[in-house]
Formats: sequence, C-alpha cells, structure tokens
Amino acid sequence: MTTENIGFIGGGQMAEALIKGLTQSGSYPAENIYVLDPSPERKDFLTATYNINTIEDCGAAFATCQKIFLAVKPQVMSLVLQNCQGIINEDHLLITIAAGLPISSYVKTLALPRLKIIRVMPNTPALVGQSASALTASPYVSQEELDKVQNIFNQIGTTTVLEECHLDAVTGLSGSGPAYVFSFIEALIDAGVAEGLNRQVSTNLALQTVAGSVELLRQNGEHPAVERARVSSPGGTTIAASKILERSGFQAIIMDAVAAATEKSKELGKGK
Ligand SMILES: NC(=O)C1=CN([C@@H]2O[C@H](COP(=O)(O)OP(=O)(O)OC[C@H]3O[C@@H](n4cnc5c(N)ncnc54)[C@H](OP(=O)(O)O)[C@@H]3O)[C@@H](O)[C@H]2O)C=CC1
Ligand SMILES: O=C(O)[C@@H]1CCC=N1
Repeated sequence: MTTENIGFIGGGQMAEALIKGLTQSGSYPAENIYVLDPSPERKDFLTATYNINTIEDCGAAFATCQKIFLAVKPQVMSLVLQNCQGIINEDHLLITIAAGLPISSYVKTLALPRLKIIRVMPNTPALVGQSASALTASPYVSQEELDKVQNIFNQIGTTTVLEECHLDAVTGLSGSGPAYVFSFIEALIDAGVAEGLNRQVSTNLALQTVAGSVELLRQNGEHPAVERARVSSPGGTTIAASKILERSGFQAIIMDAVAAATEKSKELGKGK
C-alpha cells in the first residue's frame, strides 16, 4: 500500500510539532510530507531538520497532497482560503488545527457546502509523541476518512472525537494547557532555587515530581483530591502549603485561566 502525501499550509510551531512527532516516531515517511510557508528560512530549516519537502503555492499543495493540514493563525485563515478558492473542491480533505474557527466558516469562505473538513485541536507535546488531540468532522467526511486522520494523530499521542461545540473548551484546556503546566513547573524550579537548591537539581526534582504525579494518577485511577490527601500528613508540611494555595484561590485561578482561553477561542470564531 502506498503512503498518501500530506501537506501543511503554514510551517510554524504547531506544524513543526506534528511533523517532528510523525517523522521521528517513524510513523510517517518524511518523503511524503510537504510544507508551504512564506519564509524561505523557515522552509530551509524544516527541510534540513526533518528531510521533508517544500511546496510553493496552494495549487501545487492540492495537486501533490491527498490531505492538507491548515496550520496558519486563525487571523490569516480567510486570506489563505481565498488564495485556495477554485483550487479546493469537495473531493479534497482538509484538516484544520486553527483555534476558534468553526467548520461553518470554512464552508462559507470557500462556498463549498459539501466541504470535507476535520477540525482538530492538538497540542505541542506532539513533538515528543505525547499530544492530546480532539477531533470533529463535517458531515461529508466518511467514517473511513475520519479514522485515517485520527490514526495520524494517534501516532503522536491520544485522540478523542467530540462534537464541535466542545472544541473551544478543548482549546482552553489542552490546546493551551502545556503553557499552564510550563508556568507551574517554572515556578516550582524557581521556588527550589529560592530555597537554596542548585538550579539543575531543582529542575530535575520538579520535572520528576510532575511526571511521577501524572503516572500515579494514571495507574491508581484515583481522583487528584484523594492523592493530595495522601501526601498531606497530619500537622505536616503539605497541609501548610495547601493552606496558602487555598487562600490564594489556586484552583479558581486555573479554572479562570482555562475559561479565558476558551472565551478567546470563541471570540476568534465570532462572525466567521
Ligand atoms: N502553538 C500551539 O501550541 C497550537 C497552535 N494551534 C493552532 O495552530 C495554528 C498555527 O499556530 P502556531 O504554529 O502557534 O503559529 P505560527 O505563527 O508559529 O505558525 C504559523 C505559520 O504560518 C505561516 N504563514 C503565514 N501566512 C501564511 C500563508 N499565507 N501561507 C502559508 N503559511 C503562512 C507563518 O509564517 P510567518 O510567521 O512568516 O507569517 C508561520 O510560519 C494556529 O491556527 C493555532 O491556533 C493549535 C494547537 C496548539
Ligand atoms: O495560543 C493559541 O492561540 C494556540 C491555540 C492553542 C494553543 N496555542
């Protein structure tokens, strides 16, 4: 069976995370991957690093690739789609990773009522095969087509198929989520340094604490509050720290942050 060519319109951070995840895991041959980006330096970097191919314009992308990933910022998507008008037809399969933009906005801009498009929200841990992606498809995508695309994302992490109404919340939680986790880890490292630990030691301890806690939750299957209670010895250190987190509204801050990102995702799609 021959491998289909896949193309990326936009070769930025998230496209690179997907390309690296797919090529370095060995799950997709580099020679079947094409990228279109306005920056010659960026294209040179991507071809030199991942041995993939570059492509010059939308016409060449759609002539060469069976599946096209739209990986540009939501703010420039309509311009990109306008450039592709008359090139994209209802036989093509589009996969968009743009935050916020509803499937209906692509149908409207391209004036293709039976457009086949899958909207996906991945995240950058795709770089190391650990992405969390949620997918939703337009009604004209067959189950087989959805399965194939889901399988591509399965090569770089976990996937969930959801109704489109949930995609903004997914963006707020897992799309942007790595940034919140990185902030937390950064704070833990700095806290260790503030308490006198060497930065490298502090980094190693913080990373393993987060990784180990995730693994514990995965393996035990308990609610995080149960595991938190197990760490908190009576009259001990953890409960003293927890009091500070509670007082500062730590959990509410995280919930507010996810709500702000979810709201921004909705805003990006408004009027589109
Ligand atoms: N970063 C993340 O963690 C995630 C991002 N996403 C989504 O992925 C998409 C890309 O985001 P991200 O990778 O962060 O952004 P980047 O800005 O890193 O990537 C976008 C790329 O598209 C290029 N570009 C701009 N105009 C065109 C055009 N007309 N044709 C082809 N390429 C073009 C940009 O080039 P130039 O910079 O020269 O303009 C840039 O290289 C967004 O829609 C975002 O919502 C989804 C999940 C997670
Ligand atoms: O910040 C953003 O808009 C993109 C979408 C999700 C993660 N990064």
